[in-house]
Amino acid sequence: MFNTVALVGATGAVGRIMRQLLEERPLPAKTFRFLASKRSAGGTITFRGQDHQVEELTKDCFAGTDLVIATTPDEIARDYLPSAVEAGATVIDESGYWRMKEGVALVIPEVNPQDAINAKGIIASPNCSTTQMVVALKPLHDAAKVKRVVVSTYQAVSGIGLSGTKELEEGTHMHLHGQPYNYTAFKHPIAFNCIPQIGGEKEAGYTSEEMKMVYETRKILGDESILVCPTCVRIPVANCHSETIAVETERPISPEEARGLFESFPGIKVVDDIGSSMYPMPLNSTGSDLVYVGRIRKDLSHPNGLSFWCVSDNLRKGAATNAIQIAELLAKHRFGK
Ligand SMILES: NC(=O)C1=CN([C@@H]2O[C@H](COP(=O)(O)OP(=O)(O)OC[C@H]3O[C@@H](n4cnc5c(N)ncnc54)[C@H](OP(=O)(O)O)[C@@H]3O)[C@@H](O)[C@H]2O)C=CC1
Ligand SMILES: N[C@@H](CC(=O)OP(=O)(O)O)C(=O)O
Repeated sequence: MFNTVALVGATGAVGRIMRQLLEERPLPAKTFRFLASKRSAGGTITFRGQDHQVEELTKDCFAGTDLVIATTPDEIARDYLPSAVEAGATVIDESGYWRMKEGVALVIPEVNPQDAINAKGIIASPNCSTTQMVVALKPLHDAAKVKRVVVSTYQAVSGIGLSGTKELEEGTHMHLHGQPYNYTAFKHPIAFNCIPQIGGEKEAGYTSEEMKMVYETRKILGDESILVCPTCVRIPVANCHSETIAVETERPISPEEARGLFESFPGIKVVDDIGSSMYPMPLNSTGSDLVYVGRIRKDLSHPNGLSFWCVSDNLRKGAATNAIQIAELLAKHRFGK
């Protein structure tokens, strides 16, 4: 078993869920440590029935720790995680900073587990919008090679952490009372609105979130030829990202074949009966670790095209669950459990 596992960013939106997951599906470890910023240091976290003091993250705090699971802003991951590697720890990082760096594995356990097993140092967990899409694309890619993807996202406010959830709640209240509110978490008021910008301007008119969907998809699937055209939109939903995905494959995949491929892939659940108004939605996907797929149909505009709808909990499979699954994969490989 692991000797000491450190959870860095333990007090954040994703960190809280990681703690919950580590209680629900115990990772074999003798000791756990919980770290965050100076602001939270000294506070108490109760975990597996015991009180733990939150420690301040510093560059020399990693001695004796063999696994670090980190979920902090990018610049904190950039500045502190190399010290963890130098101290001999394997690092699983949820931030965006290390994902596309040369030599860093970018892993979804259902899709490319071997990359985690072969990795040295930092193993990155992908962007939430990318993760759910790539889980759904993988069985199609294996069966008929994905050539091109057009994806539009409908992303929940929890994607930016606790501040997003708070601003949706307060903004909704103020809007319903006919009052203006100071919005800071998003570039525009989010209540009763849709904002077609997630992240900063990146290249060719695309945002950073959109370009993550382009580059991370290729890296995880190990195929630089896949073309991705994303539009990422923030919507006033508390939790779970939704996506419309139109895929062009090398040979046609019928909706029936696609349904079978999705159903036999680990981590995917098909909910697809338009006649009975059955399809995945954020309200019934929240709290789940699965990627839900529905509205599976032929793309009427292309002979090799397939279109579907995909929903997943961005805080769980999009972040916390994926990282914990990587830790479990390493534990199984190293200790057989
Ligand atoms: N929310 C989502 O859907 C997804 C998030 N991610 C990524 O996960 C990471 C965490 O996101 P999220 O949980 O939403 O963010 P939150 O803002 O909710 O939490 C951030 C965490 O990082 C800690 N932190 C911040 N600054 C420092 C610092 N200077 N030193 C040490 N710790 C620090 C915070 O500690 P403190 O409480 O003390 O401030 C807190 O524990 C980000 O990189 C995000 O991009 C990835 C995929 C999806
Ligand atoms: N950007 C995503 C969540 C996120 O944190 O992504 P990343 O880990 O790539 O920064 C969202 O706002 O919904």
